[in-house]
Amino acid sequence: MKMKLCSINMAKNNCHIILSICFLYSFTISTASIQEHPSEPIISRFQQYLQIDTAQPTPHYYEAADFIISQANSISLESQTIEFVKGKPVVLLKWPGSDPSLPSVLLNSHTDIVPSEHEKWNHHPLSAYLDSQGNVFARGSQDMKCVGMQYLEAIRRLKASGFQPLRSVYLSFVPDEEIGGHDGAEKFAESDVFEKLNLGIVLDEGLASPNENYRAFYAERSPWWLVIKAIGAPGHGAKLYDNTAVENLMKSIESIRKFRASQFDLVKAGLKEEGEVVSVNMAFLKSGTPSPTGFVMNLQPSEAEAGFDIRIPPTADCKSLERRIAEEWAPASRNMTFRFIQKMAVLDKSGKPLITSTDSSNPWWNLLEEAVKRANGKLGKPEIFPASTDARYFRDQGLPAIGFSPMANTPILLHDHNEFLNIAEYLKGIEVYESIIKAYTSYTGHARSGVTKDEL
Ligand code: MET
Ligand SMILES: [Zn+2]
Ligand SMILES: [Zn+2]
Repeated sequence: MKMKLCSINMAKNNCHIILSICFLYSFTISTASIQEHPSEPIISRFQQYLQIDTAQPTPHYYEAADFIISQANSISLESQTIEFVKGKPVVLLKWPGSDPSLPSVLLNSHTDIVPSEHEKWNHHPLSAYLDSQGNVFARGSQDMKCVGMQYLEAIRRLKASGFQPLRSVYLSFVPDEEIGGHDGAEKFAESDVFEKLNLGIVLDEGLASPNENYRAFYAERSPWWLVIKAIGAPGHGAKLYDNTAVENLMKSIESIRKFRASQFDLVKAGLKEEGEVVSVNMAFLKSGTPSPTGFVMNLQPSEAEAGFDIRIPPTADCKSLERRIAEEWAPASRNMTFRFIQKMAVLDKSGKPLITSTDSSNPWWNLLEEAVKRANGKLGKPEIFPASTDARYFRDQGLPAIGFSPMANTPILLHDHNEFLNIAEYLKGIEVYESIIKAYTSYTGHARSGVTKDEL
C-alpha cells in the first residue's frame, strides 16, 4: 500500500511526507519511527533538492537557489547570488578559513538537469522515489544534484564536529551546464568575483563507477555539435538518379559510421580508454516532405540534414578532424554544407591541452587520493572524462580542476531513463567529501606551484 503511494506523482508538499513514509517502509524492519533513523533528514534534504524541477530547457533556477540558500543558512555559510545573465543565478557560498592568505578551495556543481521522458521511467523523475533497496530514483540523482548536496552535508558534519578550515571553502551552484555553461560557469570563471576568490583547486563532477573504485578525471573531451546538410534536385519517388539530397547525406553517414567504428574498435581492443578516442553519435536525422498522414512518399526531398554529437580528447589532432569534416563528411562537391551548434576549444588560449596534472607537481591529486583512502574508499587511475563538464572553464583559468563524483558500485545512468543513486553510496560519499575537505583546507603547502597550465 505504502509502496504504491510512492509511485504516484503528487504535489510537492505531500510528496515529502509520502516519501518519508517510503523511507520508513524501506529502512525500518518493524516499529522504529522515522525520526529514530539518523540518516532520515539527510535523505529527505537530498530528495527535496531532486524534486525541484531544474530540467532544461525551462529550469526553475530560483526555486533551486532558494533551497540552496536555506541550506546554507541552516549551517551558517555566507551566501550570495550572482546573476551574470538575467534569470540564471550562480549561488556562491563561503566557509571562511582561518588563514585567508592561503589559496582557497572551490566545490562546484551545476543546478540544471537534462530533461526526461517521464512516461518511460518506472518512477517519476522528479519524485525522488526511494525503493526498498534504498535506491533514490530521480533525474539529477547522479548528474549532479547528489554532489551539490554531498558538499553541503559534509560541511554540515565538519562544522558540527568543531572542525575549523585553514583555507576558505567556496561552493558554487551554477546554471546551464547541460547546454554548454556559457551563461553559467563560463561567465563565472571569467568574472572579477572569481578572480578575487584566490582559488587553488576546483572540484567538479565525475562519473559513477560500476565497480568498487571511485573515478577521478584530470581532463575531458570537448564537444563539437555538428550539423551536416545536403541538397539535391527533388524528383519522382520512382526515379533512380544521382545526387539526391538523401543519397548525398547517406554517403556522409556511411563515412562517419566507418570513422566511428574505427575509434570504437580501439576501445573494444583495449588499446584506448573511452576518453582517449573521438566519439561520434547521431543526434538527429531530418528529411522528407510532411503531409497530413506523415510524409509524402512519392517525392524525393530536396534537403536532408543530420546532427552529430562529437567529443574530442584534449590531445586529438583537431585540424585533421576539421579537414575530414570539410572533405569527407560534408564536401561541397556533394552539394553539402556544415555548421556547428557547439564547438568548444580543445586547447587553452595559449595553445596547450586543457589538462590538470596528476603527478607530483600537483599536490591536490595526491591529497585527494589519500583523503579517499582515509575514508575507506579506493580511487582508480586518472581518466579523461568522456563527456564534458564545467571544469573546462576552470582549467582555462589556469587552475587545477578534478572531476570527481563519489559513486562506486553504481551503474552509469546519467542522461538515461531511471537514473538512480543508492542511499548507502550517497552517505558514503558524504564521508569521502568530509575527508577531502579536511585534507584540502588543512594543506599548508605551496599548492599552485607546478600546476598551472603554463607548466604542464
Ligand atoms: C555541450 S556542454 C556539455 C553538456 C553535458 N555535460 C554533456 O557532456 O553532454
Ligand atoms: Zn553534469
Ligand atoms: Zn549531464
